[in-house]
Amino acid sequence: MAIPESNKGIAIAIQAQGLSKHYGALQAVQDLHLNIPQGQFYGLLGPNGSGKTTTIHMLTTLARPTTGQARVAGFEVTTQSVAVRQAIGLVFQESALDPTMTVAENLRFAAALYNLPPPLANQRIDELLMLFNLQNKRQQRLTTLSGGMRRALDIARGVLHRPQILFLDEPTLGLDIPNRRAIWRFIEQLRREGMTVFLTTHYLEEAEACDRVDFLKQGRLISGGIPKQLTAKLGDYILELEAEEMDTVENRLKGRLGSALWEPGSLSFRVTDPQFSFASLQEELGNTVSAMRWRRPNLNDVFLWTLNDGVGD
Ligand SMILES: Nc1ncnc2c1ncn2[C@@H]1O[C@H](COP(=O)(O)OP(=O)(O)OP(=O)(O)O)[C@@H](O)[C@H]1O
Repeated sequence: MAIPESNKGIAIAIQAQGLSKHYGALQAVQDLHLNIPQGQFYGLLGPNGSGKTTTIHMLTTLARPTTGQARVAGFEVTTQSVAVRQAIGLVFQESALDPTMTVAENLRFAAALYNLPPPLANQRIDELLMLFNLQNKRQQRLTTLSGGMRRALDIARGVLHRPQILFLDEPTLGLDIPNRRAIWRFIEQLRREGMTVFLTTHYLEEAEACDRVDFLKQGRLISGGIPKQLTAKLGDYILELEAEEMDTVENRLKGRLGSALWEPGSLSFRVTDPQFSFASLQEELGNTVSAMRWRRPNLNDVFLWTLNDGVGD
């Protein structure tokens, strides 16, 4: 079924129906359906090789879908690719900047590619350098900037033409915590200005800020939801146990706590009873376990359990 033409001033920023990409026998993305409203901060999460970049490539016209359709900012990605490209900003893991140019030269070059008239380009460049705290670096070559500053400049380049939708593929990968925080402040600011943001990240604590997250497992979308609701739905606590005889421990607790999630060296259970007595359990298990910990669930747990058995909506 074709995606209906949407009007200008669309309420849906990104829409996909049955979107798939095959590389020979490999089904990198399979039958993807998306409906991302304008202004949403959306996170697509998944392990390495699950199809996140391939999805972004199809939505941004860089890869042709094998089957299915997608509309971005109201435009069809295969037949209206120029209009899609004008409406979006892209920040990929590989920098789009030229290391031999200065900060200002890089932005002026990008502005020329976007056909921005020079007075407007200069005004936007000034605003962005201020926003990204790079106003004192404008004459410096990229090689003299820190990794965080370069990534900030990559984002500035991606939003120079004020795109309706910004695609960020692992924007903080490889950055240290202060630089990651700085990048997040900029993304928050763009989001406050009403930009739709489509994000992939490995740092799941960062995805907690998303309005919605979904998960990809081997190219298939597993429906997620609002991060806070997902963690609440997972349970009150995550119980982690280490034991010599993990099978025995799982069999003993399965009736009360459900199946365990197996990770190298430990077993985890979801505890959905807020009154659960960990002290009694500790006493009961005695020295059949070598370690026992419990804590509140986070999005990382949701991710692991979702890939395991699905806890989304
Ligand atoms: N051009 C290509 N030709 C052949 N296979 C490809 C190509 N691009 C991606 N793939 C394969 O498609 C699958 C999905 O890759 P993709 O890069 O989309 O995953 P990802 O979730 O973005 O991974 P990562 O988190 O490691 O970046 C992988 O098995 C990958 O090897």
